[in-house]
Amino acid sequence: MTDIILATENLVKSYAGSDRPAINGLSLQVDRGQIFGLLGPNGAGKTTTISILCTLLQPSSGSATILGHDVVRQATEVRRNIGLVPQDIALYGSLTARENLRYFARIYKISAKLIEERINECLQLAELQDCADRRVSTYSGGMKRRANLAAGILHQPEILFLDEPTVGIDAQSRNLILERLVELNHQGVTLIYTTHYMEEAQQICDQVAIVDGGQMIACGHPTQLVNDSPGCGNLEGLFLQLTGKQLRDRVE
Ligand SMILES: Nc1ncnc2c1ncn2[C@@H]1O[C@H](COP(=O)(O)OP(=O)(O)OP(=O)(O)O)[C@@H](O)[C@H]1O
Repeated sequence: MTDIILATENLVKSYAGSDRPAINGLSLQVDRGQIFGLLGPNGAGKTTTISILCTLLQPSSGSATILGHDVVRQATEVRRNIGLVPQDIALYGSLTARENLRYFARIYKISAKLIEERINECLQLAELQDCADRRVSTYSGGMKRRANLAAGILHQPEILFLDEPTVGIDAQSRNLILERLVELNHQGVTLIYTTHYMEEAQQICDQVAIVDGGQMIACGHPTQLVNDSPGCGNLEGLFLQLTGKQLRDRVE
């Protein structure tokens, strides 16, 4: 029997002043223990969806629940169980990684007895223990992304949201982050993550949803989706087949 940990039903979000919804009737289900990839071209609605699920934005209509808690009415319960690794680095550059993590540990209300132990575990996971006392502003892009991950998992969330956690970094940091995500998943953490790297999604996801224009256009196991669409070869081929080759970054 499957255990649904996250569900959205007909989710819609319209930003004020925008002539079309950023998400438009999105219904998703994520099972406990999955690595779920939310894929889509620029502007498809991925960050908006994650922001609603993390209780940072309110939907215009529809509903979303996490562990049975409604993300609008029971936002406090939802926040207790989730972690977020946002697309923009959410760290103070003038503080060291250790100081940043101490700051987040207090926000998460981690007990004083456990704080240093937990910080050391997260620094080690991100392979930052040797530079933990350097200011984050001196870090490379890959180190900043790894520190961002450490901050998102400090409080041991059951569900971890990651918005493009490997964007713009070298192959070594990317590989380390992916390995760590798979390890966290093996320890029982459900992962919901966005990426533009299709080979990465094909490598680690149990399920992917491809969205475009705020609507779901395909959902399933990546290999199954590829096998069901002869001629596309891999997930990137399927993605281009479904979303088209027209550029999405033109100014409207
Ligand atoms: N605060 C906002 N106000 C108005 N429109 C917004 C706002 N945030 C996002 N949008 C619009 O909503 C749509 C979906 O944006 P969103 O950032 O969710 O897409 P995305 O799939 O995460 O894109 P990307 O891959 O570029 O990060 C886009 O058309 C975007 O311009």
